Amino acid sequence: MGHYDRSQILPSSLFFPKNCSPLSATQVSSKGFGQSRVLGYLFANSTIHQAPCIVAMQEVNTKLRIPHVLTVAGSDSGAGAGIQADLKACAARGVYCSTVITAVTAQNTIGVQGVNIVPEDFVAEQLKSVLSDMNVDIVKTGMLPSIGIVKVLHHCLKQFPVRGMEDLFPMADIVTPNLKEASALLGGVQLETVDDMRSAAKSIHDMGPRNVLVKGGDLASSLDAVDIFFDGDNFYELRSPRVRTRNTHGTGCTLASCIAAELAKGSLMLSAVKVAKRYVGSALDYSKDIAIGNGLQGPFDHLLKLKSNVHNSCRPQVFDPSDLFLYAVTDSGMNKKWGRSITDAVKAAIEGGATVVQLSSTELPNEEPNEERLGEQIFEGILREKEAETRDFLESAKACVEICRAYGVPLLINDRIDIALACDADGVHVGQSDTPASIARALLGPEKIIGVSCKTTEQAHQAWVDGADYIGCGGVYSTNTKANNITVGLEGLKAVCLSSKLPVVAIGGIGVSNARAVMEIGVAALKGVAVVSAFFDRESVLNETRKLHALLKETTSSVK
Ligand SMILES: Nc1ncnc2c1ncn2[C@@H]1O[C@H](COP(=O)(O)OP(=O)(O)OP(=O)(O)O)[C@@H](O)[C@H]1O
Ligand SMILES: Cc1ncc(CO)c(N)n1
Ligand SMILES: [Mg+2]
Repeated sequence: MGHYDRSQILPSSLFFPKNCSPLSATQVSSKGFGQSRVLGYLFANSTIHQAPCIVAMQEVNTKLRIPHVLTVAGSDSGAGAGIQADLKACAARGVYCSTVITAVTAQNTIGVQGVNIVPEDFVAEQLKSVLSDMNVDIVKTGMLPSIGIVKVLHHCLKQFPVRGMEDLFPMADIVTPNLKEASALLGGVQLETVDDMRSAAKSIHDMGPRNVLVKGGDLASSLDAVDIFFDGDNFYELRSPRVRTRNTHGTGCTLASCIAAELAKGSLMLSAVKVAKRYVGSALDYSKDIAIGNGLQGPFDHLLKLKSNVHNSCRPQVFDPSDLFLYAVTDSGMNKKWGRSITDAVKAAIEGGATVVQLSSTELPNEEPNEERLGEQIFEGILREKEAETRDFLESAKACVEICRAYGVPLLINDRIDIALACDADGVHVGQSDTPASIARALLGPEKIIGVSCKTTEQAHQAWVDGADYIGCGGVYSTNTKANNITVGLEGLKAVCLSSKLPVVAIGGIGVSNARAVMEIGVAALKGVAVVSAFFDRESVLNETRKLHALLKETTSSVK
């Protein structure tokens, strides 16, 4: 089986300006680019293929229009580069990506084991399918495996026959060669320093593209990742720290797709390039330690999910309503009063049987803790923790996440979506006056747990519509009731439970004396009780949690 040098299929990239006329291209011979040489391009969309009716639809639907990049590239079976990188980069950057496949490669982290070129007429057919129907903003090309395919592409886009790829240069918005490609374009000159890259950028600019980015990912002599951007007037030295990782396969495809995505959104060229470079740097950093394949160069994670320092970020995150069984809501005022740290409190509650923990660093400097009011605060978002320093809260939250994860118990953060994101908690609980659950869902993504405080059936319905996972209903009991606090009582709880499509946890003045009565309302949606002071305003959190856990076990088995 033949082996292919990956450097021979590294794409350089061009954009064509949106309104360029194909007839402005000058014909240049394709000298130097044989069949085996593969270059890539980024073209701006030519609207000449858009039928008038499609243009009209575009106008009608402007609000719903998503920027669209068409990539014309090769498939990488290892999915680190090529079509697969382009799709992921565009998805990560919020842009739609359609795909015309020019070649199928057998490729992994070791190298390229085989290339199967798609027949020219079938490349043409794919191009026609996409361009005749979809509203493409930018055409980006990667692996173009033969002059024949370049011709087909050019013909399809411009109905303009060409001899070789240099025809495209004068029409290009940007060319993004790496060091080897820049060297090949300039007849094999050595490129070893940043100064060499500047000269190369200038010489390539003379070949016609409006902008040139010479990429220095492979510049061995530099500690930074340096790219040279030249717009014909000014040079910009774009530097970022070089990420020490083996996972750099596909940086070129990704960078080009990200530039295309930003351009499709309407960015100016230099901003698009800067955003793209920063995106590639972050993606490399996030996935610097992932291990895919046994070869020398691995792929990276485009979606910035596989943070190297979060060991369990791949754990399944499915909300289990039975986690509401014994819901512990911490309170820092109470913990302070009893001289325990938040982490000790959380650990004790879990060891005693808590099945979920909600972190609420409420400070109660001048008042006695008041269970019912606390419940209201906790679920209504009138939160003392807002007074606590955000940094302190984040530190506590991180420490608690670690503990909860070790025990396999979900940790929710009260109200603070920013903290939940920063410490990678399992979710948040929001009150009626906090950030709406629908927005929390949009910010946190589909898998995080979201709970909402509800007193009424209408609120419970809205929580369901908004994409919440559970509701907290209360205060069930009044304790030292304050003027504005409405308690729902067992009747209110029952009404909410009967109407709710979401599982319910009851809160407010619940402890060993009344937990049985709460659970005995016997409505399927009620999954458990949430407790604050019956755990944390006691000397032994462990003992109190154990007691209530045992009692609930007994109660639920007799209810069933
Ligand atoms: N280790 C790294 N850390 C940070 N940035 C990097 C690193 N390696 C490459 N880059 C950046 O990634 C982008 C792509 O550059 P590179 O020279 O790797 O392109 P390429 O060789 O065409 O990519 P590929 O080999 O994936 O086809 C550039 O902006 C470069 O600075
Ligand atoms: C299919 C394909 N396109 C581009 C590259 C460049 O990284 C590659 N390795 N494979
Ligand atoms: Mg490279």
